[in-house]
Amino acid sequence: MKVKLCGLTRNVDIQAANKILPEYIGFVFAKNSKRKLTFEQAKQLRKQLLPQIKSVGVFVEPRFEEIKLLADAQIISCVQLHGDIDSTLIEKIQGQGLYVIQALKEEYRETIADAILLDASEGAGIFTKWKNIPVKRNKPLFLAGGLTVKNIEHAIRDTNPDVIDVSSGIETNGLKDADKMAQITQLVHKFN
Ligand SMILES: O=C(O)c1ccccc1N[C@@H]1O[C@H](COP(=O)(O)O)[C@@H](O)[C@H]1O
Repeated sequence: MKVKLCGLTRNVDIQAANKILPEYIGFVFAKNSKRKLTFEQAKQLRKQLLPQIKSVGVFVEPRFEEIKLLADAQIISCVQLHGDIDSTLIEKIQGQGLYVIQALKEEYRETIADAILLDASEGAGIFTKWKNIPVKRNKPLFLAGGLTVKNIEHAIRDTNPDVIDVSSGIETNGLKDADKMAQITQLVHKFN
């Protein structure tokens, strides 16, 4: 099972990720997020990140041009889309060779994205117990929302996702905590 450590904002967070080796990290570009990065901040952070760790840009109802700029500068290779998203936008982003993860808030459904993310939290640390998730799925499932070291094992057994995605649960006083990042990554990798 894979891990996405989301909402990294500082050099020390990147240094921690380089030691812990999650498969994905997330850079948030959503307007009202306390974790929002500028283009320049994200560029500096990506430069320090090991090449094998994929960086996901997190957006709420973005403009295509914003994503293209970040992709052309090789700051992101995956795009996580929240909100009301048109299929045309997904196809256009995929046309740039980017991997698209579509966030769903209410219930599981098939979409044209490359992966589905179940997340009702949007970085607020809110846990949801999901129902009616098909056992057989034709694309990877990311699971997020209020996941912590205490509830992750239970959530994995309930939902059987392909990727665990966590942000608030690896923070202490609003900042990323390297010990929590390591603990959760080890826990998730135990399921491999
Ligand atoms: O992290 C944010 O601020 C954010 C803002 C807008 C949309 C999504 C956001 N984060 C995503 O939320 C989940 C994690 O939530 P939690 O904090 O662990 O409950 C993850 O998918 C982030 O990418």
